[in-house]
Amino acid sequence: MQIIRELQGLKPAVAALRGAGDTLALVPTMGALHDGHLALVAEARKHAARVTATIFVNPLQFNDPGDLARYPRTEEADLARLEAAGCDLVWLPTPAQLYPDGFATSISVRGVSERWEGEHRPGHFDGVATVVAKLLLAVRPTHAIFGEKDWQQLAVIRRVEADLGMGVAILGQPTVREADGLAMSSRNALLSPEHRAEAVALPAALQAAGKEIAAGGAVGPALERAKATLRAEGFSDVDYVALVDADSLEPLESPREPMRLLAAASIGGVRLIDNIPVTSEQQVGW
Ligand SMILES: Nc1ncnc2c1ncn2[C@@H]1O[C@H](COP(=O)(O)OP(=O)(O)OP(=O)(O)O)[C@@H](O)[C@H]1O
Ligand SMILES: CC(C)(CO)[C@@H](O)C(=O)[O-]
Ligand code: BAL
Repeated sequence: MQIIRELQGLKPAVAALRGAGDTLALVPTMGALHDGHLALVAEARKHAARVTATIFVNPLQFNDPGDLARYPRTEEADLARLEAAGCDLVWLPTPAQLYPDGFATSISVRGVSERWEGEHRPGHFDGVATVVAKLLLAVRPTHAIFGEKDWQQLAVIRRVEADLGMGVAILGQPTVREADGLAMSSRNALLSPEHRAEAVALPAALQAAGKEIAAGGAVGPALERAKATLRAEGFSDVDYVALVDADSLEPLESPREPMRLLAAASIGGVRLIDNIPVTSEQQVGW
């Protein structure tokens, strides 16, 4: 596996990898890799002859400086895991390479980015859209893979690609979960053992609300019950629990497919997000 740290090394390395027009998939990450990230690499390998990953903790998408400062960083272990997963090349840009002095461009996506994470993390999706466009334009992959755990992020990235036409197939990968149902996330490493045990209430509350709605229960009360359960189980701030149109991310007052239940809540000072699909003949699960 090639490790590229300098921008000028990237283009020749990618050109050599692609040889005579091979397909190339990009897996963008912020490091602190877990099995969810490795599932993205495995999926990438199914679609493309070559796989590149990036590790970059993007300062532009952090609205909270404390969140950026304590974001987990495990570079050595990350590189070993990417190599074992069959990644061909990893690029680790620095903020100065991606955002040199005078950098003044921001990609802002209307509509799909405005609610939920967009409302609770102002500027977050501008930072995501801008860095993803930069990574795609630098690597020029044929495919790029993102996790469904960040459902709204995936919708925002699909919009950017559709609007800017970068010629990249954007693929989504289902959420990989721990045995008890908690969605794998780099931020889980910041949870104390007690809060880690309590965090299972998040997927459990989504699952209970999904079952209720699928069985014909009223949406509003099901969402309120999920929020109350989260508070009772130790979550402090419950930013939202919402039933949304899976594509537009607009809230739904009554079920209409395709739909998704989204939630964001904090426990022990760690903010977690999760989401699940809801279908009418639901057996909600994973
Ligand atoms: N459990 C998971 N299953 C599938 N994909 C995931 C999972 N967790 C993260 N991803 C995807 O991996 C890519 C990189 O995500 P990132 O590096 O931010 O990790 P993360 O675990 O989401 O960290 P955090 O949520 O704490 O920022 C994103 O496309 C993200 O959606
Ligand atoms: C897509 C991404 C790598 C952009 O920084 C990040 O938001 C993430 O890891 O989900
Ligand atoms: N995994 C989404 C990136 C973020 O939380 O900033």
